[in-house]
Amino acid sequence: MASSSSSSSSPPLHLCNVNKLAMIINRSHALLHSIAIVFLISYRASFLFQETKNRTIPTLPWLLIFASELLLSVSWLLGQAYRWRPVTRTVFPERLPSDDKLPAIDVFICTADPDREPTVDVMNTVISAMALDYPPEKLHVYLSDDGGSDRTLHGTKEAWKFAKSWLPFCKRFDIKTSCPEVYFSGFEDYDHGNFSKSSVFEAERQKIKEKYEKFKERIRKVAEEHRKVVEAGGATSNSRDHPSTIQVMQEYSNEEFEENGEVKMPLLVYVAREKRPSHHHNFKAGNLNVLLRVSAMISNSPYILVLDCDMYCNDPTSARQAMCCHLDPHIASSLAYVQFPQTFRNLSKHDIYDSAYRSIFKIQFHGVDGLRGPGMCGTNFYIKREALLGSFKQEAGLDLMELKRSFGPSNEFIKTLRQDYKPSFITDGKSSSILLEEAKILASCSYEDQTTWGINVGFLHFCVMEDIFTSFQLQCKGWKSAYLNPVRQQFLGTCTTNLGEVLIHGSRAASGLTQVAISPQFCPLIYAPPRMSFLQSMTYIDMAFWPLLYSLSLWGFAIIPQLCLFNAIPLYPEVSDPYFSIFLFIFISSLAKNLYEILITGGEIRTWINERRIWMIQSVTSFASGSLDAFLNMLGLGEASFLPTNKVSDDEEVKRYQMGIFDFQAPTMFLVPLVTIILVNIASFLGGLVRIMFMDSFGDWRKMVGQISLSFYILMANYAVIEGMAIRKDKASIPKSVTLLSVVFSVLILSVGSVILC
Ligand SMILES: O=c1ccn([C@@H]2O[C@H](COP(=O)(O)OP(=O)(O)O[C@H]3O[C@H](CO)[C@@H](O)[C@H](O)[C@H]3O)[C@@H](O)[C@H]2O)c(=O)[nH]1
Ligand SMILES: [Mn+2]
Repeated sequence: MASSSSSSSSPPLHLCNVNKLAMIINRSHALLHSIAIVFLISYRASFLFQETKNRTIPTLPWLLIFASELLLSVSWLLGQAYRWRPVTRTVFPERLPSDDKLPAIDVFICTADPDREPTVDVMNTVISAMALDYPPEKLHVYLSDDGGSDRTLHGTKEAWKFAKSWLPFCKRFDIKTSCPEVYFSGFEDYDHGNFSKSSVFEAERQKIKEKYEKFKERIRKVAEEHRKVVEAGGATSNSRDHPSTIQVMQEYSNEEFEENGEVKMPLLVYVAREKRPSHHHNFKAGNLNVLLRVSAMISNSPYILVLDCDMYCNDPTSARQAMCCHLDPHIASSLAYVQFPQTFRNLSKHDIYDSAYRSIFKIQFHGVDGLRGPGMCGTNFYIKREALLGSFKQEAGLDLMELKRSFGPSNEFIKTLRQDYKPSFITDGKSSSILLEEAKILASCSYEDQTTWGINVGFLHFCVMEDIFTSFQLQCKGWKSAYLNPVRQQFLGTCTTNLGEVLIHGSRAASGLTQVAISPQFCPLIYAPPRMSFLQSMTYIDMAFWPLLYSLSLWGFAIIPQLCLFNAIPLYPEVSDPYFSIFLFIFISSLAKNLYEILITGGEIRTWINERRIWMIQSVTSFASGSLDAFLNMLGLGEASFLPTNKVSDDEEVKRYQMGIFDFQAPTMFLVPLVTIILVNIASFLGGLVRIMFMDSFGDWRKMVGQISLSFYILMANYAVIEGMAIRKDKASIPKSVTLLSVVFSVLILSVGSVILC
């Protein structure tokens, strides 16, 4: 049962337990459900074998609904790979070797825009990373500022100064909540038992709290000055056109560092890569690749923790936990990264937008961890530098020209790839200025020209979902990964709290994934099976195709049966027909399995209702538009974009999210299809009812029960949309203009659709 059994000499650093009960339940359910699907397929297909003249129902709608059912079934089938062998890992950090034997870690934090990503929050992430429970001389924190903003540089210096008081305070009083903002916000319990009542502690706490307030004040002042300059039309730093800047914060500490030998601080480095309008910067992947090169000059640690700027460390122990996997001799050699889940500090208990990605982190990742490990999710992972860059032994006599073609012209950088390379930056004052100069060259925008950075080396920028695509490639090369999901949340970020952002975000993901799905080169259908196990290939096929599968099938379910209901064409068997129970079984079985998974992972019935609803909404809006976008990009008619999500929230908006009220202040291009679908369903549902009650034109109402119920279910599940359209009058309800436009579209669909289909 345990994959890393204890060797005779030492107890294991980590255990991997298969969740047997879940495995049995999942497999039995999958068997039952697939039998029902086979019946469904035979029912649909048999119609097509009837002679055309005997068919009472037009063929086109039948084919379309059959296609929708097939697509959704395929998606269900692919999803079973995640449920085949779920595992949970346990780690034993107390069994790690002593501190002097631990490997060094570089922390990479990316930020891109101080307007959308407030400096105080970014600095909280930086400070919490510096406070990780790890030997400080082996911890190096890099903040990469893609915006090249003076505000961020100033904030970094302030963060460094504040950290000099904060780190010793955390250490002395054993403070687990090492992110100052959260610690002082008072929501957190004081988790340092013995000290909580001592007066020394109280005095220290007060002192440090004042320092924190001053720190925030100084950052706010700079932001204020910046705003004034902008308002006066003055020039500020240009986020798209600036030279590279690298500043090592240790320089600012020397006096104090020497005077107080005890306060050892991790290195903090500010990096802003060069950006020019003439060069594509490849978004976050480009940003991370610059950090890979710059950090190689300075610390070149064998392990790297990647963090989004809003993901602070909520517990200082994650580094040691990750090392339990990376140093476990049973898995270490092929282990590329250890992924922690994304968790969020501002989640509402209603979470109407499923901002928690519950199913991914509570079900799917445990499932793929039982295969060969989860994909990366952009943040919260400890990755081995070697997995991204490779490494070689000196005697291997590799061709230098060959290496330069991959890694670019820097000899200094290529030296760092050697297994016996020893970084000299920190120990040797003389070499450090030369290395810093080299680092600036490595951060220039043209450094990657004519190299394979982003294509074969580092974080890959084939699509904006750099995380999934990079891990896909790593796993194709044979690397494995591990998933750690401890009880205490290790990292906490800010989730999106309004429908508009959620849809833009979903659309970006859908576009990136579909780009992989339809790429002739990397389509997982062809690319994955020869390179990985069957089940793991299934998970990658699912990941790339879900936007297409969901959007096509849900558009089908949302309008085809309705158009037919409107025109009195039955698409489902009569209630008395045994095949009716097959349809009913599939419907109930999938909903019930979903509910079961939610309940056993700590969710509630409300979670289930919310998740079903946002899934439907996203499928017909953002997933559809994102997939379409990918096709347009392929035809050269569009361009990928990665605008950082907004992490500044407006109070009213947060209140609505916390209360579980939909905020429909979203782009019209998303709202119109959604409202149109709802209107089509209302029209056909009412039309269908009226016909049944007043006209006997159906002959037999029992033939229409399936369609009427489907429309009823869609309307009930999406009552929030109806409410937003017809009942609510507040600022965040659906604008009248959207409703009007949607009326036009729904009339068009009903009339044109009826002509074509029936
Ligand atoms: O040109 C860019 C754009 C973004 N970022 C940074 O990338 C991170 C993620 O951006 P965000 O806007 O928060 O995107 P999300 O959609 O929340 O990101 C999710 O999806 C991304 C794409 O798959 C992953 O990279 C992220 O880790 C994952 O949290 C942030 O720290 C940004 O500052 C850059 O460094 N450069
Ligand atoms: Mn984010």
